[in-house]
Amino acid sequence: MSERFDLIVLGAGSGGLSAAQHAARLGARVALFDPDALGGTCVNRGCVPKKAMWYAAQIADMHRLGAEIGFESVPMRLDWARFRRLRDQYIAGIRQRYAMRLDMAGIRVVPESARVLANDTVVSASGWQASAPHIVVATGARPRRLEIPGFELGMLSDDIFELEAAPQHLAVVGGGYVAVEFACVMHALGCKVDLLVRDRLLAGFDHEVAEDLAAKMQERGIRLVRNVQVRAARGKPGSITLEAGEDAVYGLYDAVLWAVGRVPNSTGFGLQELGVICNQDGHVCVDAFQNTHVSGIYAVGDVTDRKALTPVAVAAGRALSDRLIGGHADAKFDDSVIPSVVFSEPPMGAVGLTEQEARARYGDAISVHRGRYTPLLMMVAGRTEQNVVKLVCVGEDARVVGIHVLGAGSDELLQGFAVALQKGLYWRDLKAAIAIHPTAAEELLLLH
Ligand SMILES: Cc1cc2nc3c(=O)[nH]c(=O)nc-3n(C[C@H](O)[C@H](O)[C@H](O)COP(=O)(O)OP(=O)(O)OC[C@H]3O[C@@H](n4cnc5c(N)ncnc54)[C@H](O)[C@@H]3O)c2cc1C
Ligand SMILES: NC(=O)c1ccc[n+]([C@@H]2O[C@H](COP(=O)([O-])OP(=O)(O)OC[C@H]3O[C@@H](n4cnc5c(N)ncnc54)[C@H](O)[C@@H]3O)[C@@H](O)[C@H]2O)c1
Repeated sequence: MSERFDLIVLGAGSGGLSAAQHAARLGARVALFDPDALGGTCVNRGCVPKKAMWYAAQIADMHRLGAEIGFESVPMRLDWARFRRLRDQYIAGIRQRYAMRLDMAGIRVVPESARVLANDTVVSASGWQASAPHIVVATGARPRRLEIPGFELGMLSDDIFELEAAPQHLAVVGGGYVAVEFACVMHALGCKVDLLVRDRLLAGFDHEVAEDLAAKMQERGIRLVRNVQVRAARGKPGSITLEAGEDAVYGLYDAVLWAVGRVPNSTGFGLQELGVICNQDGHVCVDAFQNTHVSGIYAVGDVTDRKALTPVAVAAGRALSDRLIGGHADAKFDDSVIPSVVFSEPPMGAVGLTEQEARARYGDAISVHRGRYTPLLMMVAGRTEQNVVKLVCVGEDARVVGIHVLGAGSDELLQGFAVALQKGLYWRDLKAAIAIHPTAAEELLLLH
């Protein structure tokens, strides 16, 4: 016998929580399965602890700048254990609030993994069965492991949050979001960092702006090594070398972070047996409405091939519940404009098309407007470091199709511009707007 619900959700991360809570708000009886901590990757092993570390890194950097503009200070050392305790307390609080809200919403939380038996039935690890007309798969992704000797000597992004102290010399392998963010954060917190990149750094971003970020990271002291295919790690924990190519050896490192992408959690719990189709990377294939190939089974978040970002998972979960429970037959979320920020040092943000994408799509009809400026505080400190703003426009009337920003403040300033771009923004609108002075954001209004 199985207990009946209106909606069953596998995974209590960003996407699963969003689908479950919205469905409950709309009156559905919901069962939510997850063997791990509420909040999934973002809260426990992703955005939240990472952002806390990024703030610590910002403070360390500001402290160095403070000394340059006249603050009398002694070198400031982070009490890593205290910081970690405060960060983890904050995260425990988020989990507690989630538990309370789920309870108040009447959602049945089952702290076990689930296996899908049929398109309306799941069973928990301990054998409890639940059924519903709709099953939402929101099982996320995990860090990719490489089949190379000595891989186990290094850490994955999940492990970096468990560090008891900053390593002295860290190698980061990879060139995506996770690699760049941790290379910058750990460097600002006092580690010597080598970043070993196989392909292009931040390949999905505007090439010119990503190269500017690469230059800034190197100016700050991160050693960036390109075209490296690591084929083995040797040594023992705390004393590791990396072998690459024919005969190159890098190290000695006391820690290595593998940041070589993520793998969707789509196998081992019954999906393939029912006919759910995945692409060659293992992502569950869904249409614009999050339908899989099997009726009654849907997928949202990192387990699909949509952009692996928390707000995307949240928007997909909410739209799906609007459709399945709220009765809005055509509810889907608009993924045409997705802003994102790399929490590097300095941060880099983008919304819309890169110059390369716009050129491929619109050819010579595009125009590019870029500006470089030294922020006021840097000028006062006598630094020459420049921030970058870049607009990619299309057509005679210069409709803005891409905005790219690099420099302090980029993380916060982009959101409003992203809304404007989504609604339809022209370069003339920016030129006609009254700036807020002196800010980093005004630089986007002052481009010639
Ligand atoms: C280091 C790092 C930093 C990041 N920083 C950012 C950021 O700054 N901004 C941003 O937007 N995004 C960021 N992301 C990406 C973001 O965390 C993910 O896009 C988001 O968490 C995806 O949510 P999800 O619900 O799809 O999956 P997850 O949050 O991964 O949740 C999936 C859940 O499913 C559970 N599960 C798995 N299998 C089963 C099963 N069979 N039965 C039941 N439950 C199961 C898992 O235990 C897990 O809790 C970051 C990611 C990482 C790794
Ligand atoms: N600030 C944010 O919003 C944020 C932060 C972290 C992660 N994320 C999300 O999580 C996703 C995953 O991030 P990620 O950095 O793990 O993946 P990614 O896909 O961004 O980057 C993976 C990197 O690993 C490299 N790589 C892959 N296989 C390799 C190999 N065998 N050897 C050497 N290098 C290899 C790739 O060339 C790439 O540079 C991101 O795409 C992003 O959507 C977002």
